[in-house]
Amino acid sequence: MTIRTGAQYIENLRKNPREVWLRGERVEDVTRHPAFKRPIEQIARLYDRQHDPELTDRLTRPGPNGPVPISFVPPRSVEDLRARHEAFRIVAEATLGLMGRSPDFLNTMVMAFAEEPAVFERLGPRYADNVRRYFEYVRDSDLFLTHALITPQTDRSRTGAQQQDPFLHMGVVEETDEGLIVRGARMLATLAPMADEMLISNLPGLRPGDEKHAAVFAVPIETPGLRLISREPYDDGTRNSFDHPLSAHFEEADSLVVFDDVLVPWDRVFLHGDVDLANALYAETNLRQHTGHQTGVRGLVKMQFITGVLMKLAQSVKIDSFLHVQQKLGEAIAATEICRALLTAAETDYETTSTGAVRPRFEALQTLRMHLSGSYPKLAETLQVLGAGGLLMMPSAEDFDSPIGPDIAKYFQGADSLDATERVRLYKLAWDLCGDAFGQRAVQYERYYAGDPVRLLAMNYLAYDKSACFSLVDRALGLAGPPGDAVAAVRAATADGEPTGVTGAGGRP
Ligand SMILES: Cc1cc2nc3c(=O)[nH]c(=O)nc-3n(C[C@H](O)[C@H](O)[C@H](O)COP(=O)(O)OP(=O)(O)OC[C@H]3O[C@@H](n4cnc5c(N)ncnc54)[C@H](O)[C@@H]3O)c2cc1C
Repeated sequence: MTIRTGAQYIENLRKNPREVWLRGERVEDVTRHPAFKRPIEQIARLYDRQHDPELTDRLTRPGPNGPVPISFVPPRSVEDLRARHEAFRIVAEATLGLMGRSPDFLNTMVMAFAEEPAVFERLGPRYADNVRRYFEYVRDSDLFLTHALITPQTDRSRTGAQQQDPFLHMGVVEETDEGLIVRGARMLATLAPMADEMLISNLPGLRPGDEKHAAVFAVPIETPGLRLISREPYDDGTRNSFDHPLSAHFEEADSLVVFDDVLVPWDRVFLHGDVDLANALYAETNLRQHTGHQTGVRGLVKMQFITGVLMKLAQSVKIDSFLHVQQKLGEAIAATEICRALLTAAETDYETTSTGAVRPRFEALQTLRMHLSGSYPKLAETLQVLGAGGLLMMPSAEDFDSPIGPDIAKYFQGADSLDATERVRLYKLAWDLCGDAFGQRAVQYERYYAGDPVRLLAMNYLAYDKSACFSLVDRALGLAGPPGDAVAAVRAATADGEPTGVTGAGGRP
């Protein structure tokens, strides 16, 4: 098997029925269900793009049995990093940056795992072998992975082991000859109903006592006992693409994942029972760099998109003639350009690993993650502010061809006789992006996709190499000298009648 087509991806979903629940009902076939059909088609298009003669050289590289997606290929030079950036950009632009968990995202994660076998070997050579074989399997089968890191929000003041039921948060109940038996839930796996495989790992933060919860493994979505409880869809398949241009195409179903005593075969286990190693994985494989590269490029595309909508909306009714609106648009452009600059910095200041592989610079990518979590929600709010009442006061697609059509054409025009259809189309797009439930999820996604921004920023403080900042402060502190000497120096200078350089409180020397 080599790169798949969209039809092959859909056929694989159809052939492998999974346990998906939506609104209290079991979904028989996700490929035919109206809530999942359109997003599946979007993912299928991404697979088809790999076969597009215009794009194939940019999206794929030769593999052992034929071309493989470039996201699986470990970078060895800055040129490789730029080529990966270009491939991530092509994928992200196809979904306007709105499908955060496109297949290339987790491809980078398994590639990062496979690049650092020594980390998994600490538990035993078979775990490193499992990682390598799994990586080759998903790469050569071009599979689509989802992942679930987060535990349900039952009681955040307690660890997984301290919850009332020790297997409410997913954990290993038993080790058997065949593998691990896993029970409990993980809170969130985006696009899980339409993925091929579920990758489980931990966010750093496990504590001693959490050994049963320290587990990294992968299973097919259709594994018996694996249950997906999908959230209420924003588009149930009935929305038209004039009134809801984004949600009618890019809905990303999120699911709670329940493991009902799921058997994870030993060859699919990459780590278990070791809290320290599970906590170390994020930093000690190159996963945080490689995933951050993909999410950063995708984030840049989404920022460009919302900035474009902001500017077009402002122009459509000429509010861009006002100074404060220009200032807001200038801020949006600056926030977007910061993303681009951070990506350039991450790629240009790349780091070389002990194995000779390269990875984008972590500090720049981490800054980008934190920047996106604050700046995207701010731009969505700016869109609400600039769109104001107009965002709500738009007619429906049906109104245009109805007896009130002439009213619509007249009263919904924009500046310079902008046609009502064009203006309404633009405002509908803006509302989907910043107001509708779909848009609110898109905001929540940027705020949280990389983890809790509060703890990310705190970790940034704790882990930062502070030496350059501190050496400047130390030089400044050294200027002061011992207090007695400083006072004596001023007294001596004053007694000599020389200027002291002090001009009073707050004065400048
Ligand atoms: C749209 C969307 C899609 C997502 N997709 C995925 C996915 O595909 N796979 C996946 O694994 N995850 C996914 N996530 C989950 C994401 O990783 C988490 O939302 C994120 O890590 C925050 O965790 P939480 O939601 O459990 O919030 P919590 O950790 O419960 O935090 C809630 C609030 O409490 C505070 N808080 C809680 N605990 C602490 C603490 N110990 N110290 C300080 N403050 C604390 C936080 O600051 C925050 O304000 C997705 C999230 C969203 C919103």
